[in-house]
Amino acid sequence: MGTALVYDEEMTKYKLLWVDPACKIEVPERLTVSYEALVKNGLCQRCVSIPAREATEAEILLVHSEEYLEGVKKTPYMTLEDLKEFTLQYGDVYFHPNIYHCAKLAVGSALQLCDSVMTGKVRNGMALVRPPGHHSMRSAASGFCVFNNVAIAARYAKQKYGVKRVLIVDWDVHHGQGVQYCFEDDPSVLYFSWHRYEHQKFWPNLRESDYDNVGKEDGAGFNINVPWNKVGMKNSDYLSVFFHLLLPVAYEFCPELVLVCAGFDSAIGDPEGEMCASPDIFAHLTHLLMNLAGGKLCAVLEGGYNLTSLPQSVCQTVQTLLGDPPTRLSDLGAPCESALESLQCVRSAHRQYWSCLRQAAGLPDSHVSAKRIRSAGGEGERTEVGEEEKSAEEQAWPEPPQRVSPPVRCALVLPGGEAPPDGCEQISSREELHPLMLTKLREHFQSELDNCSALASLPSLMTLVEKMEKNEIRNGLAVVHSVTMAMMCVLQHVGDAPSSRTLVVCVGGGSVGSHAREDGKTLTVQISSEDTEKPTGKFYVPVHLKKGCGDASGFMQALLGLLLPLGYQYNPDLVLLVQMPNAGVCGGVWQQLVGVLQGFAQGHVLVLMQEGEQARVGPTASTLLGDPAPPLEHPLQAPLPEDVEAVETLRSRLQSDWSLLQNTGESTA
Ligand SMILES: CC(O)(O)NCCCCN
Ligand SMILES: [Zn+2]
Repeated sequence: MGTALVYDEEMTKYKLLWVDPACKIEVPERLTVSYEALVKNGLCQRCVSIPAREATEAEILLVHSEEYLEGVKKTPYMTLEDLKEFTLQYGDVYFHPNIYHCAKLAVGSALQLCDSVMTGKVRNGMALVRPPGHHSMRSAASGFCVFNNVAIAARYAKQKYGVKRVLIVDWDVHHGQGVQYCFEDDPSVLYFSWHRYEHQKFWPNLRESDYDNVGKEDGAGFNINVPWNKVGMKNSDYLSVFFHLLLPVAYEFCPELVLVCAGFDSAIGDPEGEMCASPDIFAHLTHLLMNLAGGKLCAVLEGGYNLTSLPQSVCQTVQTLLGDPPTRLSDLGAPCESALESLQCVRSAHRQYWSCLRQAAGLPDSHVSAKRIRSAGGEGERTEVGEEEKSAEEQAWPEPPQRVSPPVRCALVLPGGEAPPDGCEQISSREELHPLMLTKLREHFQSELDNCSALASLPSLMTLVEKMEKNEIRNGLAVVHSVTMAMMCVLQHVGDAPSSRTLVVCVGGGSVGSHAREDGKTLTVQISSEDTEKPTGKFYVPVHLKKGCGDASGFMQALLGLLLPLGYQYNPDLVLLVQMPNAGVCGGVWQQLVGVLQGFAQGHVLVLMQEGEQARVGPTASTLLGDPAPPLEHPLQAPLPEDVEAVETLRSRLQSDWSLLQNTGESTA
């Protein structure tokens, strides 16, 4: 299934007709440069083009009041003076004779996108619209927004398709208060927003945008606000919030549809956000959401005012929706202190609502107020004297790297005679194993080697690895006689390259061999029910789950809160995913793992399975081919206290080496 693109140039045909410094950044070129970039990069042509349409009045009334709609309906006939007068009643927004038409098209575009995804015409998609929507309220325009495109889409999906749970992720740098007000008492819509806040000093300066606004009545827990109290947030700040807050809660919520308020003013260079995240971060944010809701994801444009980073960010998002491998993010450092404090505040505010946050450390009140007093200008934090801070527009950043898809997406090595699933290539080579390799194997596997079939698939496996290294193949799956022998072969081969880094994920117990050396060429994370005696080193992380890999919530907690941060910070060239014999991992979680791991190493994931696991070849291959993993069962049970304890113990032991594991401020570390 494909990716939809909804765009109509009619939505470029309104603009600011008078002087208003707050609104001058919201220009028609935002849409044209974004669309042209999609065309230039050959992405538009790969999408399924879906026409925009005007929303009906009934659809607009799903969120807005009649009196508000009646007022907006009059604007096409207003004189310039009337338009100015009408605009004065709202904040940081402007009207134009054609904006009502464009606002109906913006809502209609979001609904067309919704229809295409919900009817299965496409898997996911993006709507490039203006005016944006997330600030507009039931009876008020605000922040360049006239109708709340995404809020209407959520109500529409529930009404027309009976969707029971909708997740709205708002990565725009402003708080979508309009969305919050719409759903704050509604447990069927989980609204997540991060936003520049600076302790209420940043627009829209609302007390209710802070982290303690968790929703009301039945909706308590279903509104998540992450305030950024400083500018300059970077990729690791954004990813930390995904790993330690949004993703665990999103998996527990188990949405049937994901809507994204895709504002790109949270990217570097934007005059509104003044953040420092690179445009390709959106490739990863999109990827990390794509295995939720069976892949049903609708991204609707909100803000984004730098005409260079906006189109780059739009292309990064659409390219991931199309299934292209994300870029590799380098130098991911520790999240900054301010981000950690916000993250900890939000997690503790929500710990009573979400079992995945049960271990969230509470924040001693004294800590917050003391810190707040200090940053509010007590002794203050000395700012660097010297070079003037660069303005957002003066920021420079590298063009996102090309994201090439290898000619073959997935190749398999299967025991003799088996046919590969549709879409996969099969590799079988008759070459002999390299003598040095044989010697090495003899040292470790004397007994198995007597059985000649033990070596059968290894030459083909080495061919597969070589083709991945040459980027002829993106990912692969090998069914072998002995996974530990195969693992040693692969690591021996790739280990010869000088600066290779392989992330080894072992699912299930058993010895992972001596390769788990501390030279940094491999980082091994083993998830099993065994309380292994092997000591935890920086490059060997045994995760012990009491109920083993069959426990979905324990496994997901380890995947999202430990494996993802470790993997992103390690930034491997290859991911080796090994299903150990008798791992007992449940199918749904296994496919989530296979799906999520493709965000690393430009998608170079090699899966090893032992003969006898043939049943899992099909589902694994489909996920390697880019099909979204099926949703986990809802509700996800609470993780066992012992497993929570085990993960937290690992975190506290490893976070000095792997700072992306941090999720609390330094005062309580
Ligand atoms: C859509 C949006 O969130 O980017 N609008 C921002 C309005 C800023 C007004 N000062
Ligand atoms: Zn914004």
